[in-house]
Amino acid sequence: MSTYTPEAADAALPSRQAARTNDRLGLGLLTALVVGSILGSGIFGLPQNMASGASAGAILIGWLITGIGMLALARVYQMLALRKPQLNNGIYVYARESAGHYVGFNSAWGYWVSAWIGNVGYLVAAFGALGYFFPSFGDGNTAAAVAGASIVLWLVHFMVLRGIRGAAVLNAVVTLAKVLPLLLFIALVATAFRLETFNMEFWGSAKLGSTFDQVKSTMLVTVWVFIGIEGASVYSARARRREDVGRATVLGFIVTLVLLMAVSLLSLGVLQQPELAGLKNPSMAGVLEKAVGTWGAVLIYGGLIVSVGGGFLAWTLLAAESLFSPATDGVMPSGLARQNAQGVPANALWLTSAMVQVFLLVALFSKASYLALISLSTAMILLPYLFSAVYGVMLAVRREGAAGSIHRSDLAVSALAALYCVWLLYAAGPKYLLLSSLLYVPGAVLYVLGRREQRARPFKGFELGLAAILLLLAAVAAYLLASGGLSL
Ligand SMILES: NC(=[NH2+])NCCC[C@H](N)C(=O)O
Repeated sequence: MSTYTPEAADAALPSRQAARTNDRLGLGLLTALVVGSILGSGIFGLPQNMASGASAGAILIGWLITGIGMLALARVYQMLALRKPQLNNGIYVYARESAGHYVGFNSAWGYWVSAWIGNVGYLVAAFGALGYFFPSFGDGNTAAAVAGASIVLWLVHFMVLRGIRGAAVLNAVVTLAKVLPLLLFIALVATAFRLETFNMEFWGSAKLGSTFDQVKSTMLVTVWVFIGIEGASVYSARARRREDVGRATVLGFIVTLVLLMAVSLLSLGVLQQPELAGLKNPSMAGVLEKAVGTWGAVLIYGGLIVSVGGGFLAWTLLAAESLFSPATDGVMPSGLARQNAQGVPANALWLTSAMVQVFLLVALFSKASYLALISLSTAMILLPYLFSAVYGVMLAVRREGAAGSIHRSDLAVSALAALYCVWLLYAAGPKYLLLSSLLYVPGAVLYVLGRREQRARPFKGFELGLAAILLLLAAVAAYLLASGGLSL
């Protein structure tokens, strides 16, 4: 078992091999990659999701906070890509560098769980959209939908197993295909926009609660729609120029922010908040139907299915990759780093697909909705994001890799990003944090197995305390789930 070095990972990963033999990714393709992983299903449900607990005024504040916070996070990934060019697959490595193996493990684990739970959400969303044409699929979590989703899952699984290269190019094509209906939506809805509708009950009726609570209610949704912002950083080893990783991240952020804000805000001028809140998802369909008639809804359903199809493939690869680096670094069993003849991390892929299958069944039996799944996926990624920001703060404080005055802006940006992540943990609320602790704890088994292989003591010092706290939270969550005090 070798220890993790970027070179070893470079040599081992098929995508990276391809990156050295073929052309590496330039700015355009990298940006398409970021935009492609950010735009999945989220934007299609945005009008309803944002309006479900907030009025126009609160939604505007929500976007302001999100814009600043996500920009800070994007800048952290940009900065880390420049300051630490030798570290690839940041999500795992940045956390390990800031707080040791167990935290690094949990960051990778959390990212992995978030990736595949999100994929369960994608399948539910896609079949929910098909439900418009075939009623037996309902909201995407009926028996027929879960059966259909399972077939899609294993088709993609075996396709990837046979070696899917050029995922970035494919992603770029799909990205173009998904941006077009979005632009059309924006143009059409802009012409149907009425300022009186937008301004009506600008701060919301008493039923929605205080502005603060309204703003808070939008936070998890805005994070979900931005997940993928770290995409260029995960693929950093494939970039032609190191600076492009950061540029693509910030560029991708700007493009998607404009699209997301336009979709959510323009909708508020077509339907009033309570009407939006009552729409079925993907709510972009309901909005466009109101603006132009039935064909608008059909366009959006089609767009969603294309978008989610591309997203499902991209996130399957990301999920497998996020187990791979930690497995080569001895914090997960080395078996998870095993690659098949086509250079695909096959065991990691099997584990990922198996979990998607299990959770499709969980969604069926617990009637877990799309919204519950993406909330869980979002809650799981907050820790990995936080530790990337924390690592940024640490580098800036130690003045590593930066000279003189530069580190002060590094510090400001990373501190802002960290603050934003802490605020998100608060805004997520106890329910999803408890549920996510339940998903973090089982990871310890893989971690201990991985450390055993290395003959290393798994928990040292504060790691023991951390594991104990997680276990305690998970026990509380399990108890509440069993007693009905908590549900998906
Ligand atoms: N399968 C996933 N984990 N997807 C996460 C990315 C979510 C993406 N931002 C979206 O709006 O759809």
